[in-house]
Amino acid sequence: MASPLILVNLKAYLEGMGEGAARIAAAAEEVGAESGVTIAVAPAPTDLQPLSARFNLPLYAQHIDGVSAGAHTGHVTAEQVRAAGATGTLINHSERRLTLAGIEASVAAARRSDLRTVICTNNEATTAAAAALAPDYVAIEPPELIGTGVSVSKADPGIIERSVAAAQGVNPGMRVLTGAGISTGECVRIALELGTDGVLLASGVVKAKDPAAVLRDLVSQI
Ligand SMILES: O=C(CO)COP(=O)(O)O
Repeated sequence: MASPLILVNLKAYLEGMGEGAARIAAAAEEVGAESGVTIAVAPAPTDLQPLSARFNLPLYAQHIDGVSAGAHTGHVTAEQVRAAGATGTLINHSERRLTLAGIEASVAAARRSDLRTVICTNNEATTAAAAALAPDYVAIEPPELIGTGVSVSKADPGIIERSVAAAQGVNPGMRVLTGAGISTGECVRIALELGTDGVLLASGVVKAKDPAAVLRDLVSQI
């Protein structure tokens, strides 16, 4: 049984940039090592290489464009983030939405660079559609709960259960994450009991005075 995944998205928060990103990566590396739970961090693109050079933990890009290396000014390519130390990428986060064709192109680009893929979705229908593209994970995050501190595990457990069923109905064994307002070990326990393989979160860790303490609580009921 693979370890559940706790994926901390630093977004574009000032608290999650530069030394703030390093502080969170250090905490994730420490708590991951002591607990045996896989804790990954998705920093800003500019922080991938500095974190990869200093810490030993899985790093995810927050987005990649569905293009290969070449004349693509301003794009974020799979090759760039892989070279900077990423081993995976979010795709279609609610704050960086893509078209269906764009999602497919980004998944294909990620595969060409051996990046693990997490397609973010907002309901059962988009979760089923994402599962058809066979990413490594789909991540169900109701946009209305993102950043509110109201945990999807408690506020809407039904969407988690229905999304797990929708994903695995299309692609048996599809691994599912859930996110929005996740901040405690209880939220994680409920998410796992509802059939997910882990959680995707941001503000509960990025805005915490003590990120390591929050991460220890997150893994405490696994
Ligand atoms: O968007 C999210 C993770 O990618 C969820 O954000 P919050 O954890 O801040 O609700």
